[in-house]
This record gives sequence, C-alpha cells and structure tokens, in this order.
Amino acid sequence: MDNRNVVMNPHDNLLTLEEHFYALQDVKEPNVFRNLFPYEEVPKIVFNHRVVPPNMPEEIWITDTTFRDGQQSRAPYSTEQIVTLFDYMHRLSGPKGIIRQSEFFLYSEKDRNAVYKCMERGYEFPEITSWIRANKKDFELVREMGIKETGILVSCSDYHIFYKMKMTRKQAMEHYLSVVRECLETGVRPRCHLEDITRSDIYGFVIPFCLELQKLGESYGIPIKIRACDTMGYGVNFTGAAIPRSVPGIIYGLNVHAGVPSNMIEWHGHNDFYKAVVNSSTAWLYGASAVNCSLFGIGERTGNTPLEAMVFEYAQLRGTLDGMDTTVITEMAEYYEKEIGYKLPSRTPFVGKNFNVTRAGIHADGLLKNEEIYNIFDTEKFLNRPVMVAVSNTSGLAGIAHWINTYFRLKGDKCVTKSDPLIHYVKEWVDKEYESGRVTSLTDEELLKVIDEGCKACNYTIGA
Ligand SMILES: CC(C)C(=O)C(=O)O
Repeated sequence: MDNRNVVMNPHDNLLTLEEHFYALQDVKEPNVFRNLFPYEEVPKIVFNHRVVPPNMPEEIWITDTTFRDGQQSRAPYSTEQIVTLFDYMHRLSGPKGIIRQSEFFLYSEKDRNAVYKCMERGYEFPEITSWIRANKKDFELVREMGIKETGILVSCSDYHIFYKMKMTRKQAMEHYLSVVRECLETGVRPRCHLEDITRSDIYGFVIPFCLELQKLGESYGIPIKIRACDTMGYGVNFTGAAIPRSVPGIIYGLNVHAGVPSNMIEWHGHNDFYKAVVNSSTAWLYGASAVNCSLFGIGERTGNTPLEAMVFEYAQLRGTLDGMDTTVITEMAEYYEKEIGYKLPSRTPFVGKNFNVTRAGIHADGLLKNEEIYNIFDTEKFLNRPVMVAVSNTSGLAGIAHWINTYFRLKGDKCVTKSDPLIHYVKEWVDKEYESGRVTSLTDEELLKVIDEGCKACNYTIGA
C-alpha cells in the first residue's frame, strides 16, 4: 500500500484514497438488489456500460475443489478413491503445477486420514489446503498437520449477513476480521471465501472488507487470499454489465480498488445459468490468477466449473498446455465410471461417451475424407479418444467404414473403404434393423457380430 495516495480524515489518521472512498456502508436494511433479483421473476442482467480493461495476469493456474465442494454434493469418496484421484490430478498438473492446489475437509478421522495418505505422496503439486470450521482449535489442527493454507467462510451478501447470520454489516466484518486474525496468529495462511459475491454490495461491503483484510495480512506479513465465490452462478461476462453480476467488474474492484494482487485473487464459479466456464475464463482475463474447479463439474446443485474444461481453456488462452498430460482426463473419466460408479452424461465435452461421435451420414462422409472436418482437435492425441462415427439408420456406407477403421485402429492402406463388399454386407443388415422398426442405436457388440459374419461371407480379412 506504500505507493498509494493518502488523505487525512477528521481524526488526523492517514487513510489511503481507497479507504477514504470505500468506507463500510453499515446500512440498516439489507440491500438485496431487487432490481436484479426480483425472486418471483427470472433474474435480470443490467448494463451500466462501464467497460473494464482486460488484464490477464502473467501467470494463471487452476485450483481444485473436487474433495470439498465436489464431495459436498455427493456420497463421500473412500480414502482409496481420494488418493487415486489425487495421483491423477498430480499427473495432469504437469511440472509447472498448473493444477496448483486442492482443498480437503478435515472434519472427521476419515477426512484427515485421506489427507495424510495424500501428503505421503510427497507431491509439490497440487498443494494440499484445508477447509475447516473457523475456530482456534481447527486452525491449530491445520498447523499441526503441516498444512499452510486454509479456507475460511466470509459470506459477503446481505442475504447471508442479514438473513442467515442475523448481523449488521459492521458486526459481520468485525466477526470475520477476528476469525482471520486468529488464523494469522497460528501462522496459517487464510483464504477468505467471499460467499455470494455476485449478490453483494461491492463498494459498500466487499471492497472496504478486503481493504481491512489487506491491512491485517500486511501486519502479520502473511498475504491473504480472496476467493470470489459466485455461489448461485449469477455472474455474467458481458461487456458493460453492472456489478455485482459483472465478473470483470468484481475482479477489477478487488484488484484496483481493494489492492488485492492478482496472485491472491481466485474465482469460484457455479453453473446454474450455464456460465461456470466462461465466467472462470473471464476472471482470468480480467485479473484473477486462479480459478477454482471440480472434476467433471461435480459440485453443489448444477455443479462447479469443470476442471477439465479449464485445462483446455488454459491451453487455448496460453497457446500451450505447459506440460499438462491431458490423456489423464480420459483415465479419470474411466475411473469414475468403473470404480466410482458415476456415469458421465454422454454429451459432456471432452469426457462423455459421445463427445466426439458423429451420427449423421453426411458428416461421416466428411470424416472419412479428413477427420479434421468434424473433430474439434486431435482427440486421439490429447484424450486418447479417436473421433468416432456411431452407426445408425443415417450413417450410410461411409459411416460404417469409419466405424470399422476407428474401432480396429486401421491406418493408411489398411483402411476399409465404402466400396468394400464387407461394408455393403453390414449396411444391408443395418438397414433391415431400422426397417423393422428399431429406434435405438446399435451397440458395439451387435456390430462386431455382423462384421464377423460379413468377413466370413465376403471372404474378407480386416486390416490385411
Ligand atoms: C460455501 C462457499 C465457500 C462456496 O463454496 C460457494 O460460495 O460456492
């Protein structure tokens, strides 16, 4: 704060300009932004046409909440599952630690056991951080376990302050600061989760509070992280949208007005309005170094920002994967399906069964000529998932040929073509299936059986 302008207040205290302008507004009645959130109507997006300059930090990264927000919304993982997923996460993270941190509950013996087992791995990345009840005993526990950072809940909208906590803004702020001070006393780095920031009074509460946090952190020589939580998924990325819904506006306010450096700002999104991914990328683009995600987006209600999505957003924004091994994403998806029993919706980007499957015959024909025409990128290279054509009534000869080439991994002159008699044999069988009233798609087993019959009937050897 040394380089900021200062002004005198009437009591002769030195105040930064920010403190002078952004004093806490201790309102008597909660500000619930009824113009934006009428409750009995669909929420509104309002524009004030203030344009925030993009400001992507030099370094950006991903943090993980699979074992916290992720676990909050489903049956708990077993210790073995947590350790296996943590191993996968470490491999995905790469040498630069793009998956930088992962947060864990410490409530039960079982939670703590999982943490110890993950710690035994000795990985630098992801760093293990915690999520605890905000009291002295738990801060001591964090320190004793050798964890350097913990999350602390500091809900910031009047919905939470007035309705849930039954406090005034001043009382809430004083309470939060005392809890954060206790954490600092134990030498643990606090990460303040500003719950419900997209319904909060940014200038009347969030910025004054963050200015106080900055001062507190400075006095203990421990930087305090600010996690901006879009708890209900109300954030929007549109240029000129008004706060508190504007993601650029929130990040700008934290960065410029509250003086929180980019490497101390983290965005935590939810997907209630389908905006978790774009809002997280927007947070990066406007000055947050970290985005907090959970694997496959599994989290409260509609979920969090999917971690795998942000891996590919990272690569697109930075032009490099920076050493992340993205094929691990496919291994994790298989692990969820086989070992955890969680079936990913088939159209889920990057991991669903059908994410790179095309069904229409006309598309299949294009794919057969050149797979780039209908595949987002080399999905075989990055995800170990060759582009597929499902066989159905609309696949045509080209679709069947493509299915066989992909399934049997045939390359170059080993490939079957749509003029081969085997393809005509299979097509005849497919057509009959649908003519007789079938509406479901064909399974791999059915196709393999008819291909086998076709090879015998046509005296044909695949790949010969
Ligand atoms: C409970 C808080 C920290 C949270 O996860 C959220 O706001 O989404």
